[in-house]
Amino acid sequence: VTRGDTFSALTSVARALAPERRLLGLLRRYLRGEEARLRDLTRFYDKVLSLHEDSATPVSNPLLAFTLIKRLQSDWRNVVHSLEASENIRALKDGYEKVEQDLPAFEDVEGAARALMRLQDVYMLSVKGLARGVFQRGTGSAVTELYNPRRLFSLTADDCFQVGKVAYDMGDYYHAIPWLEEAVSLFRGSYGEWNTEDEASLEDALDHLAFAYFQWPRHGVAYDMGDYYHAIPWLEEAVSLFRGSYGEWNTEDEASLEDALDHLAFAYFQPGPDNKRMARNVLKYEKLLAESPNQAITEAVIQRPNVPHLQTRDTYEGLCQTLGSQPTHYQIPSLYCSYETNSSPYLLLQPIRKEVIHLEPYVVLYHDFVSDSEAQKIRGLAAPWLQRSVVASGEKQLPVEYRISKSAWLKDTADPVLVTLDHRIAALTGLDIRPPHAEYLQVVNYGIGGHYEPHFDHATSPSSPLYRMKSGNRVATFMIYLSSVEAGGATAFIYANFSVPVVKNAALFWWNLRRSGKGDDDTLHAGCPVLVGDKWVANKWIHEYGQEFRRPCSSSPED
Ligand SMILES: O=C(O)CCC(=O)C(=O)O
Ligand SMILES: [Fe+2]
Repeated sequence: VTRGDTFSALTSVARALAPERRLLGLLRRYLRGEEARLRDLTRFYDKVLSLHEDSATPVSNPLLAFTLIKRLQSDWRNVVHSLEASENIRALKDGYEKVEQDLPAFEDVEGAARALMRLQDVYMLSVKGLARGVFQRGTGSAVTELYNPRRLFSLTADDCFQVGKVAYDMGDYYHAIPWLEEAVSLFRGSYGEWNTEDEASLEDALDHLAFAYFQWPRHGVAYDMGDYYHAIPWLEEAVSLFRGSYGEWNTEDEASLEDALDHLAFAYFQPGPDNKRMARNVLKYEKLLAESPNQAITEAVIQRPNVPHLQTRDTYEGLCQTLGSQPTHYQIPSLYCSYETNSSPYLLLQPIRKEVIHLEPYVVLYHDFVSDSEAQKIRGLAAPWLQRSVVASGEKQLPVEYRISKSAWLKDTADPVLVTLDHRIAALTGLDIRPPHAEYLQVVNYGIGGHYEPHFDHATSPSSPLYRMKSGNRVATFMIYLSSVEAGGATAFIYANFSVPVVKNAALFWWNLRRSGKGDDDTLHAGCPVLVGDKWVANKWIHEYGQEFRRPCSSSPED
């Protein structure tokens, strides 16, 4: 694993447990050492104290007199100048330095924080809920539990601050605000306590929050209230109430959410000029005002920033939120289940349960296409070779935020199980998948909130690297689910408007091209973010050449 790329596959995340175990060992040794040292100091303290507490004159006894002199001349010096404490801390630091190169980098914190925000968006999770360790959608009475963790694991104020800070540093105040608000509320709850591991405090969180609020489109309100200390909690409450009924407007109301946020932002800036950071931010604030004096309200709605490459986002997210369950589809008779033999002698012996999921585009799910042990074997073969997944961008291949996973290509020669698998795919689809008519098997492991936003598997540009194989475009996709997940990670077909849940050991098949060879736009699909779990899939992409007699082409674009 290269540093900074831990978050993009769950196997890499799991590997980060090892250095933490080493750090735990180091800290335990340090604590043992310090406990022994303190025990010894306490013994010395108690011994001397008891001599002083003795009622008899301590110096009349020459033995006692001697030890008093000796203690003051040497014992105390030895105690005070003891090197034990620094030796203990030295050992801890040396040990840490040895582990350091194996630790995640800041890019990992960023990647993991972005993942939390992605889950928050796609599954409409409440940040408050996430901080408490529950995965629920919506607020108030309309709460849906998307996943029930067996053990509740909550976040600290500093955890929330760091998530908010990642967004803040990217200028993403939409996400920064709720996470910083959560940090503020948690820091408030434990005010006065300090944890060694924390990077931030209540003041830091308020400071960032104030600036983030200020960045939102705002009314140019001249605001004079005086008592900011008391104004803040009331304004915060108003903000939270306005948020709860956002979009509704009461005629009798004088103010709106924007007003409350605006006043709050200003109020936050007022406390003590003794806070240097705060003072610096006030300067920044004044400078911004000077640069755009008439920054009047343009758009007063708190909106998620638009992601240009994802116009279909609402449909996509809706399909992800169903977690792949399609209650209606069992009512359509043309969608059926059967045992597929495809008149292959191979499959006659071991037919595979086929579920037709959709007709146009034609998408089928083959249940129990692989066994548990085959799936495990394939994951194991790929694990050492996993690298950050890339996507074709012009002629290049690049890692991108919209595809978070690691993948590896497995040749048939890597293991006999892959040969068996190819035979099974060929028998089931009736297609020629011997190289170069199909690509090697691509094994994918998703990361924290790992996903693959809507895309086509086939090339949509003639310069695509996919054509390097000289065997045409990707005519079909055969995708095997090599694991289950606890929640999320469904495969969503955006225009066709359905999603398939992760069914362990099943394989999903669809045609990417129409018979004319033209790309089928209705195959636009995505891997939804994994909410909880370790998702693995394997792709076998089958190319046009070699299938001429197996899937005859047609000149009609409709076919
Ligand atoms: O993981 C999924 O559900 C979809 C993956 C996918 O579309 C791909 O790898 O091309
Ligand atoms: Fe795909």
